[in-house]
Amino acid sequence: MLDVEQTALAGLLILTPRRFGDARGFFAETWNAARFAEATGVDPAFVQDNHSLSADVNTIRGLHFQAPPHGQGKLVRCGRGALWDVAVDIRRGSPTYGAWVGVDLSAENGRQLWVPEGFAHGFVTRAPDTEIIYKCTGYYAPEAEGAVHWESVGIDWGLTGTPILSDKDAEAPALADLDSPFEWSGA
Ligand SMILES: Cc1cn([C@H]2C[C@H](O)[C@@H](COP(=O)(O)OP(=O)(O)O[C@H]3O[C@H](C)C(=O)[C@H](O)[C@H]3O)O2)c(=O)[nH]c1=O
Repeated sequence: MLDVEQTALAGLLILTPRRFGDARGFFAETWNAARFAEATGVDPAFVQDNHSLSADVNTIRGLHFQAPPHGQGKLVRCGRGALWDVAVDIRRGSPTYGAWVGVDLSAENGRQLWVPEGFAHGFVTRAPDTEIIYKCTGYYAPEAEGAVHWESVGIDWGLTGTPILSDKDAEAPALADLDSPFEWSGA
């Protein structure tokens, strides 16, 4: 019912809920706390759902995080269109600090990315009118927001044109200048 795929970064997981197809289309449980905990060993307490629409291809949102105690674990999926979702390990002391993983999420593939606290998160759209939907374990806390510049991590975003960014993201600090508020737990 819920396929789980490990990634190169400890704790970062790719999930694929089962889809029940029939002549009408499909049905899928996109969140089930008991199944998630059983399949991953993680039991996140989500408090906020987010939903954004990006009209154009090559729109980049990120790389963002919220500092503790307002850190957010995120369960991310694509409700319409397609995107390439990226998470960067910013846990000080982590053996994979600064490393990143990118995953294709689309309305068609139904895949999800579990991004624990301690990662900067962002995405680039691969289709027009792409909608991202994600559950968060922490409330929005603008005073705790942090960002890493999208070009400072060595990520190949696969852009097919000029990226579309917010001013905030265009002016984000480089990873090399980040004093990360996250500490690796050793797990
Ligand atoms: C994140 C957030 C934003 N807002 C308001 C604040 C702004 O007036 C407006 C747009 O916010 P922002 O430009 O930060 O939206 P994104 O660039 O999509 O930010 C998100 O992008 C990446 C992909 C993330 O993982 C984060 O969840 C989040 O940082 O929504 C809220 O009211 N609540 C919220 O939780």
